[in-house]
Amino acid sequence: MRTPLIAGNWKMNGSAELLEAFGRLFADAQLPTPLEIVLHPPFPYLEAASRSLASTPIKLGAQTLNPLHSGAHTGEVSGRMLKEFGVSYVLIGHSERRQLYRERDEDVYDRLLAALSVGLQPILCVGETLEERDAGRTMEVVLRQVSRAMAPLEPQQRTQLAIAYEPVWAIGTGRTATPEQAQAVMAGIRDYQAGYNSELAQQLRLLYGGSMNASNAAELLAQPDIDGGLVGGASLKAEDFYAICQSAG
Ligand SMILES: O=C[C@H](O)COP(=O)(O)O
Repeated sequence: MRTPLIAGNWKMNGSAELLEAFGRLFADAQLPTPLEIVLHPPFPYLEAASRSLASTPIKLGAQTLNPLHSGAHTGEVSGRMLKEFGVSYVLIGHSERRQLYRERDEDVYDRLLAALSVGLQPILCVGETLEERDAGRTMEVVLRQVSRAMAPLEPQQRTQLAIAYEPVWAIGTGRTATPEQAQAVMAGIRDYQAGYNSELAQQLRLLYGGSMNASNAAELLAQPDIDGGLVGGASLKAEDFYAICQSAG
């Protein structure tokens, strides 16, 4: 039995006021069990989030990290610092990091190792562009991203992470993958993992991301290989995110 995981990624959005709204709404939440919920606000909000969300079941997540522990890297934040501020999860290899900030597969792997080395739980993000899907290359691209990031990991390390499948064409576009499209890719990722170790493959949590909202979450989450969601736009309204969490029961 895999515990569902719903993660909200605020990207470069949000406010202290929104954090307080989450704190109020989720403090009295009647949520399905088992369920893990994580919120990934921008770095400056993490400390305020740890206060605002203290009475809620929501855990703290970061959106990226630098692979080094410390040093002369102006503007960067290390995993060790995140851990010190009570962060549990970190997104690695989000398509916006890959596309806008030129993170390559090897950078993704370095970040994955850095997160694991300080006890952060990584959510590895993978997904194909529309061009790649139209060319019939979806599984090739997704499995390349998964294998380059994970192949060098020890079996024990593989149990520490979740994978978010986010078709790039569905992110922020309002165009969601159909449950069948998402399920097909998730099943492919799980089969690929089973090639290493079938028991670990069954434990691996796979999240869907890409225009998930309160209306489509239940159908996506009902798919056998979809264990949760990575939610962008719909995590910017506490009520919408709450409704998605309710769908994970
Ligand atoms: O990290 C979240 C994903 O990029 C999905 O974003 P979205 O729900 O706004 O499409």
